[in-house]
Amino acid sequence: MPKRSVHVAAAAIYNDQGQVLLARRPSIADQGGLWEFPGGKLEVYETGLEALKRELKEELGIAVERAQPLIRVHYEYPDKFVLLDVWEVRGYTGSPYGREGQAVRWVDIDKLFSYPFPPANVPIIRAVGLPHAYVITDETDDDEAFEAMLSHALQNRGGLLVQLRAKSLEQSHFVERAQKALSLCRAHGARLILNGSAELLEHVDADGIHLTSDDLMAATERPVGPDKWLSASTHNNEQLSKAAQLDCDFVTLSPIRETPSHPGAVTIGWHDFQQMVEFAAMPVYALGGTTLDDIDRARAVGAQGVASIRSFLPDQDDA
Ligand SMILES: Nc1nc2c([nH]c(=O)n2[C@@H]2O[C@H](COP(=O)(O)OP(=O)(O)OP(=O)(O)O)[C@@H](O)[C@H]2O)c(=O)[nH]1
Ligand SMILES: [Mg+2]
Repeated sequence: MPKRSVHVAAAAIYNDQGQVLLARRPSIADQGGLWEFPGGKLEVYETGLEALKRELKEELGIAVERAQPLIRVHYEYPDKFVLLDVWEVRGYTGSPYGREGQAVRWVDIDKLFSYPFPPANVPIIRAVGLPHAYVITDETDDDEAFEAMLSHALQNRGGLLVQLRAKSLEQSHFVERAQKALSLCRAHGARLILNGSAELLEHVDADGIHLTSDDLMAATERPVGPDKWLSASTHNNEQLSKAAQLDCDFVTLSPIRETPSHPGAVTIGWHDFQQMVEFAAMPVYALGGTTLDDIDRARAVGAQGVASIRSFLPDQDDA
């Protein structure tokens, strides 16, 4: 008998204390006793958002007012295929409680990995902990100009993800800059990853590293532990698969559009981006000709958000 396919709408419901709401599956249910993001299967006539609203009313007694797509995960269980269609919910009325007798609990986002979840949930937990705006620092040899640009970006927007990219610097200079960047990021509640090898983390306690697509393709195992992020640059499906094999926490996929630095380059465009992200099974940032103004549009086609170099520059804020 062919396996059945189920399409499930589920919610990451956030509060203002940096927590999300988890529910515990009843012990008699499929995957009983495990924690989950509240939600359930779509009825035949429903869209994902309609199902989300109905399920959260039934299971938690809340009325969703504001929801945005977070991530879609296709996963094959021994008995079925599931599509977990996960939404970020930040606005609702009512106070959530376990209407079906299930335990529910607000959990700090950085503690989520200590809860037992169904195996399909790994990319969801990653997506929940990642920002939607990601800036990649511009190449410059000038330390003062670098600090001014980073401070400007951090002040303009809270909760950023920052990638320090400075290929032209010697390692000792890079490490010095990374330490400065880390203290600025920490002071603004931003996260920092370093473009380079895992060894850099021995010198700077940043949140993780970013591999070029060449380094990604050459790697044979995940070079950092589970407590640090691994990200990589990707441009095609082969690199996306390799990133999944290497257990990357997230990736950038580029170029979406032409950029001033690469006029006439072959671009992916939003249509193909959506097709590629659908089966990526990890958070994917759209990059290349994108600015932070594209976040909603990128999220509508499945992205975690947007990565941008140009938006980082002070005079590009309105671009
Ligand atoms: N809601 C939810 N389901 C998940 C998660 N992760 C995951 O693998 N699933 C799987 O997706 C399916 C969801 O089905 P469900 O049993 O919650 O559906 P439902 O609320 O409509 O319940 P019912 O049809 O039994 O009444 C289950 O197979 C479940 O194991 C998750 O985080 N949240
Ligand atoms: Mg359910």
